[in-house]
Amino acid sequence: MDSAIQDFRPTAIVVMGVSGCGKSSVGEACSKALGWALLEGDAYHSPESIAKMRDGIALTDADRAGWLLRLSDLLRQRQPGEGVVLTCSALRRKYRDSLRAGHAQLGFVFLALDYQDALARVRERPGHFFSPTLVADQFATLESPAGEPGVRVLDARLPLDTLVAAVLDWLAPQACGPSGREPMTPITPMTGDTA
Ligand SMILES: Nc1ncnc2c1ncn2[C@@H]1O[C@H](COP(=O)(O)OP(=O)(O)O)[C@@H](O)[C@H]1O
Ligand SMILES: O=C(O)[C@H](O)[C@@H](O)[C@H](O)[C@H](O)COP(=O)(O)O
Repeated sequence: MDSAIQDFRPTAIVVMGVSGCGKSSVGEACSKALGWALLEGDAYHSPESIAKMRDGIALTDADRAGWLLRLSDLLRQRQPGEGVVLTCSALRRKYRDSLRAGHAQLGFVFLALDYQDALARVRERPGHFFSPTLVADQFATLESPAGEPGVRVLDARLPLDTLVAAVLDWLAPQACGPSGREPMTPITPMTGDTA
C-alpha cells in the first residue's frame, strides 16, 4: 500500500452510514472521548428536507446539495488541529467528496449495518423525524466507501464502547485532548474492526 495512504491520520472525522446505523450515538461518544467538537449533520438539513423525510419522501441529490455545502463550510472553518466529529449519512461517493473539499485531513468511519437491523432500529427509535419507510431507499442510495482513502469500516452491531475504542485506536497518533494539545492514551487494538 502507498505509505501516504497508510500514514493518513485524520484530524476530523465523519461518522457515516444509513439511518439507524448509530451515527449520532457513536459520534457523540467519540466527540466526548476525544474532546473534539460534535457537529450533528441532521441539524443542518433545510426545513423542507426534514418535512420530506418525515413524510416518507426520499431526498434527492438536489435536496442534499445545499446541506452538504453547509457541512463542508463548517469543516472548512475549523482551525488547524481543532478536532471535529461530524455525523452525516454521506451515502454516495460524491457526497463524501463534497465534504472532503472542506477539510484536507478528513476521515470517514463507516458503520456497516444490514437492512433488517437498520429497519428494526429506526422503527424502535422514539421521537425521530426519519420515516422507517425510507430505510430501503437509504440502502439503494448507499455506495460503500470501503476502499476509499481515509475510511474505517466498522461493524455497527458491536457494542458502543467497542466502536469508540476502534475509532480512538485509529486516531490515536494524532488525537488531541480537550485543550487540543495532549495526546490521547494509546488504545489496545481490538477485534471486530473490519478495516
Ligand atoms: N452499537 C449499537 N448497538 C446497539 N444499538 C445501537 C448501537 N448504536 C446505536 N444504537 C441504537 O440504534 C438506534 C439508532 O441509533 P442512532 O445513533 O440514532 O443512529 P443514526 O444517527 O445513524 O440514525 C438508537 O436507538 C440507538 O440507541
Ligand atoms: O441524506 C439523507 O437521506 C439523510 O441525511 C439521511 O441519510 C439521514 O439518515 C437522515 O438525516 C436521517 O437521520 P438519521 O441518519 O439520524 O436517522
